[in-house]
Amino acid sequence: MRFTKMHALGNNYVYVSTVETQLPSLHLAELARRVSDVRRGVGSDGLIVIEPSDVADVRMRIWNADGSEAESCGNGLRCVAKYAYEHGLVDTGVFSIETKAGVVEARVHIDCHGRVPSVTIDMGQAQFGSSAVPYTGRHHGDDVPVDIGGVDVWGTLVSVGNPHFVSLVDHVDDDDVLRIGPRIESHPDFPERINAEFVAVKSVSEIDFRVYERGSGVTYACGTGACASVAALARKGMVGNQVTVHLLGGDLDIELRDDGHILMTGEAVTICDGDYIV
Ligand SMILES: N[C@@H](CCC[C@H](N)C(=O)O)C(=O)O
Repeated sequence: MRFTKMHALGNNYVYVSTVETQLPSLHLAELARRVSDVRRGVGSDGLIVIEPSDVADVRMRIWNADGSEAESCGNGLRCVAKYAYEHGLVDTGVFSIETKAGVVEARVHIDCHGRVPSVTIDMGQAQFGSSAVPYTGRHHGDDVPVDIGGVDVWGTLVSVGNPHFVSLVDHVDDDDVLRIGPRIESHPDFPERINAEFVAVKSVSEIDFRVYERGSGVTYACGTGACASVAALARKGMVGNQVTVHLLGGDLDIELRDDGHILMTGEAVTICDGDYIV
């Protein structure tokens, strides 16, 4: 199976385009687990398949490293857009990508060599609160507590296609992410698990961000998580409508348009191409 490994701010996936290669006759969840394995596979945060779409210019499907399929992936969308443009799957710089959560619009930024170093994705509008994400707890509203070892950890529930629990902290702490992140991700109140974000506001236009991703654990960056966090903080009046998000792997620029659409701009990088022997 021909693949391309790409990353965006260090959030790396194995990308397979069914336009250019055949998928093995293996369950794709199993394939995702195998290619993601850092010792016996390629090593990645998951698997992304690029396919033709009936409703958009291309279609993206994403599996986390543990084989669970997610609805969307912000960093993945930027890499899919770069791949689609550079491989001639589309012939224009603005095009649509179908995800499990709906269709988004991509705008590639093209350098003087015809390559795409960065991409803007219109991620659509965020939805907030206990009815926006799979949640079986007894609280209502945007913010809910989850009981972690007898202590209530509060977070804002946000959907940007996939589910997020955004916790406000004084400063981001990688040990806390590792200690609390997995317990939020797999908390019984979230029957489909959840992505756990920890965010600290530095100013109205800058936040620090860490994530424990559903199905992949600590990653260097989460595009949907960054969008969800800025949307949640803007709703509370804590940030404005142009925010730089500092992630472990680098920065993302998030703009909130007046109509509520979230525009995410950041890098997309090709690492290598290869053949995976199934
Ligand atoms: N890294 C991604 C999100 C990938 C999916 C997520 N782990 C989920 O299960 O919802 C991003 O950049 O958005």
